[in-house]
Amino acid sequence: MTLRIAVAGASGYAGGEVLRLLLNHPGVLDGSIEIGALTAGGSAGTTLAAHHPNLLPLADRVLGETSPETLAGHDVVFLGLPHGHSATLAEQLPPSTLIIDCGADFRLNDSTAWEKFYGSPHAGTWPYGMPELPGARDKLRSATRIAVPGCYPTGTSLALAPAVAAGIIEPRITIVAVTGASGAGRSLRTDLLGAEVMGSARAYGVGGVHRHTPEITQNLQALTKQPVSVSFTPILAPMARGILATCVAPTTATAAEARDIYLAAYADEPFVHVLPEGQLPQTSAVVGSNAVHLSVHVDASAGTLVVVSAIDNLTKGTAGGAIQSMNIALGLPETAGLSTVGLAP
Ligand SMILES: NC(=O)C1=CN([C@@H]2O[C@H](COP(=O)(O)OP(=O)(O)OC[C@H]3O[C@@H](n4cnc5c(N)ncnc54)[C@H](OP(=O)(O)O)[C@@H]3O)[C@@H](O)[C@H]2O)C=CC1
Ligand SMILES: CC(=O)N[C@@H](CCC(=O)OP(=O)(O)O)C(=O)O
Repeated sequence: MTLRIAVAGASGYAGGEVLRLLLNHPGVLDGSIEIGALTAGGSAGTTLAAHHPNLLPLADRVLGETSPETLAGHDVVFLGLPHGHSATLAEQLPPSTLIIDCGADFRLNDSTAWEKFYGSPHAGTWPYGMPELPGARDKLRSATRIAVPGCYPTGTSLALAPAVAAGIIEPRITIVAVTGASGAGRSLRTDLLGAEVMGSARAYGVGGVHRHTPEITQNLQALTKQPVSVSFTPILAPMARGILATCVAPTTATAAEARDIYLAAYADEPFVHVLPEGQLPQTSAVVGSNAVHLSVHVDASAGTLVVVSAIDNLTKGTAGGAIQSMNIALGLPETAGLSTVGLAP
């Protein structure tokens, strides 16, 4: 049987990255997976090449309107749309269709947190596409609806989960994370003009207001009975892709104890890699790959655990996590179509 996959939001960064990865997926290469409808908003009617000239095998595909009609008849539908579109589309597609939403609509459990940070009614909660979190794989195995995590929550939750679960930190956590501009999508915004981004770095969403704060907190709170607090500061840096996060929390553990906990927690994870001592994560090492690079440190004079993580926001932080979750839901090898080899320098 051939599985048909549609991608809504194919002209965007998330949709384009889903397609880039699918083009190297063994199912697409052997013909058991077919790339079906590609849709967009205002770009409907244009070719994919106009938006993603890198995706040569699909260059001549014409983008359709994003509607239940164009997305019907597919076994898997990826949604790479702005927040707020997923619920209406999902309601009009069969319950058996595997819908994988790169947007935020179904990530949070708590309606109050959703309304506070997104300012709209809460659509609900779907199984969360971060397989490395305890219990997540079981929920993904039978899922037909999957909420793909945000990019910052991916790099930071995986950097902190082992420490929170093992109880080696006081979960009063400070995160400062640098991102590339593709994290903001490709819609026209004056603050994302080349002249504004190049040669400068700036913080934004400071003071507990960034909408990924409740998502990171939710992921970590599920691992401990102690109340978790997260102070999260994002920084926009002059690069296209990548997130480098520095995560800090009080600890009395030694560096060796902390490192052993991380090595054990991720020993069997294909994508999460604790770097050898003395090596530090850098975004260029993970760009284009589904890898998460971590380094684990204890600052003995400050009494803090410091974990540094690097991911590609579009790969592990969106489309790679989405394909990894799809593989699990479809019973395919989890790593199919996903690489741990980054594009450096
Ligand atoms: N960029 C990232 O690193 C990450 C993104 N995400 C999430 O993925 C989703 C897509 O983000 P991203 O790809 O960056 O955004 P982009 O702005 O790059 O792409 C948005 C896509 O949605 C389409 N679209 C916009 N408005 C509508 C509409 N009203 N109806 C139908 N289609 C529409 C656009 O089509 P058109 O060209 O026609 O406007 C485009 O294909 C978002 O929910 C985002 O939060 C999640 C994690 C990380
Ligand atoms: C640079 C930049 O603006 N980055 C985005 C990250 C968005 C993201 O990861 O996705 P979701 O919107 O799906 O949560 C931001 O900070 O909002």
